[in-house]
Amino acid sequence: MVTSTKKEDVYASLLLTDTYLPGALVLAHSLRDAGTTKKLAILVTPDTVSTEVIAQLKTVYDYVIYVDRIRNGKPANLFLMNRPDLHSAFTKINLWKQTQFRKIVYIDADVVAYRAVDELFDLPHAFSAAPDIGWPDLFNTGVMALTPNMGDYYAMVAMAERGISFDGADQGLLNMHFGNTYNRLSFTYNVTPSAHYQYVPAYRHFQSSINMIHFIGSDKPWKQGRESSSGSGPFDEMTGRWWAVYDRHYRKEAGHAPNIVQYFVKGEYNPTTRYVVPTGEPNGWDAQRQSPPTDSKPEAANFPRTHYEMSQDTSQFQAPERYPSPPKNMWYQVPSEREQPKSVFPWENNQPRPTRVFAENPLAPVTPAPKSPGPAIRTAPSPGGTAWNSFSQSNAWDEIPQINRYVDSMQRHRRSRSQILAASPGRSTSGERQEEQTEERRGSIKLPVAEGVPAQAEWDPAAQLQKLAKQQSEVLLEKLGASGAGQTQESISVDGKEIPHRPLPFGSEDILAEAPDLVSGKTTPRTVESRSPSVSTTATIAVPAYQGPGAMFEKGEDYMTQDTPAPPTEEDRDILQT
Ligand SMILES: O=c1ccn([C@@H]2O[C@H](COP(=O)(O)OP(=O)(O)O[C@H]3O[C@H](CO)[C@@H](O)[C@H](O)[C@H]3O)[C@@H](O)[C@H]2O)c(=O)[nH]1
Ligand SMILES: [Mn+2]
Repeated sequence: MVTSTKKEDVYASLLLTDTYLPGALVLAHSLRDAGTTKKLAILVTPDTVSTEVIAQLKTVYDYVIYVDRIRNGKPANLFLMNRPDLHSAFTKINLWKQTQFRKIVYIDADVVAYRAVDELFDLPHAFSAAPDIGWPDLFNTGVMALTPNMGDYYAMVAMAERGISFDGADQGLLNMHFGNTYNRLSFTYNVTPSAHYQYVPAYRHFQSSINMIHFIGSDKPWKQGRESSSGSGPFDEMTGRWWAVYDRHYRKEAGHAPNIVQYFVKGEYNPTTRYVVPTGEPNGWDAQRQSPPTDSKPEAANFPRTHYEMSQDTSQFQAPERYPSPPKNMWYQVPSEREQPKSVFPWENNQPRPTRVFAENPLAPVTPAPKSPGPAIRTAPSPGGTAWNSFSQSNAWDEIPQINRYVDSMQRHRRSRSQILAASPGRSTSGERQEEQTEERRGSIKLPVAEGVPAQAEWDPAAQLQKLAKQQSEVLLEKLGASGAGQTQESISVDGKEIPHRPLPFGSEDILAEAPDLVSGKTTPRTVESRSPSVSTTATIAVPAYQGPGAMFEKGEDYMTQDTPAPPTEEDRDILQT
């Protein structure tokens, strides 16, 4: 058995923003006042229309239908007609989706009806519209009689998604979709008054047959205010008809005008009576002046919908009695082996052999550079030899003639000034030998012999440096260790510089850093007891950051010879401030 479901006919309008509320209300009242037998529906985009405005719509419209906004993602054409505000006019396409209705007579919110046009529901055509005054071969989309169907709907949604519309809005899209297949209605169904041009004789001739007036363009009656149409021309007459309906239902003096409607009508809103947010409370509540009433409902109680359109399960979420506690044994397992990242480029697998080699285990960070009188020339280390052997053991001036000449000239100058350096008693024989050698090279100059300096032949610089480094590190560690063990006020001297005793900064007592072994160059954590009198945890000696003048020294530039106390670091300041 087939049940015949008789579908309803309905007038429909559209509200995309609160600002068109007066228009939508006046349209509905104009149809009702004219005695329509049809129901009134309005499509509303709930994301851009407030709940208070929706509440107002519900006082006049039988159906408030929530629809998704269809925006034009390519709104460039809208700027051609100076109407960027129509970015969401494509939303009108949703009319074709309302297949619960047999026929829809759609009317823009900026239309006022002189009479109920119920005869439009009897048209046999699937789509009817009236000519547009700007280009009469096209139809205006402010008044349309249509039969909802998903075929047209999907075709037009596809166009909207691609931004296909010559004016960037619905009128351009609908005219492109229907072309000249539409049933052309009389202009009397969609008369568009203009303040700039009016065919006055035609207006007078057809005046009595006008069905609906449509205030196209951005100047709507409620945006202009009632003073703007006080003349006697056709435009003022037609605008006056809009105000007549408005005043019948919303005039201030009538006493029952809701503030919210007046709020969107220019010149109607009286600032001495504040706009009151309707809360469902009998006396209203002025949120700007009063705290909320104690028995007021939460805001969510006013939501137009409590679930999404596509939700299968429309029941409300119920929170469980209690949530389980989070696990307490959560930690990140550091991977034991460091994975080599996969190679990306071909040359990563096919690397050429290096042609330049550097010392494998440079001691530079901990060992002061050997203080030879001239700049040392570094060469690649010989395999199996100590690190010291990687340094050339000759002086640059022995090999560079320019330096040699310069030293000679200096010595000559000195000699001429003083010859008193002749013989000095008590110098060692080894010193004598050394000086002789020097004399051989430098000419006849006699220099005083330094005490306790071994002869060149007995001197193995590599072995001596190795020994010195070992001694230095042992002395340093011994001192640091000893002072930590309770000799609180003994200061340490490294390289002739005194390291004064200071308590470690608060909070740093537990820090364990890696100190490189001064001799082997290997990194070994060394713990030394903290010198802070109150705390006796272990701390580690950090490697000094300062490593000598470096490149600046070699370039002969100025460098700091004295330590300046460094300003506190970010970290220090964090600790100091807490
Ligand atoms: O901020 C807005 C803008 C538009 N609308 C709704 O969208 C309709 C169309 O906008 P409207 O300002 O009336 O456009 P018109 O000035 O009439 O411009 C013409 O061009 C539009 C875009 O193509 C068509 O929608 C109109 O039917 C056509 O008359 C309005 O009536 C309202 O229903 C709003 O609710 N809020
Ligand atoms: Mn319009």
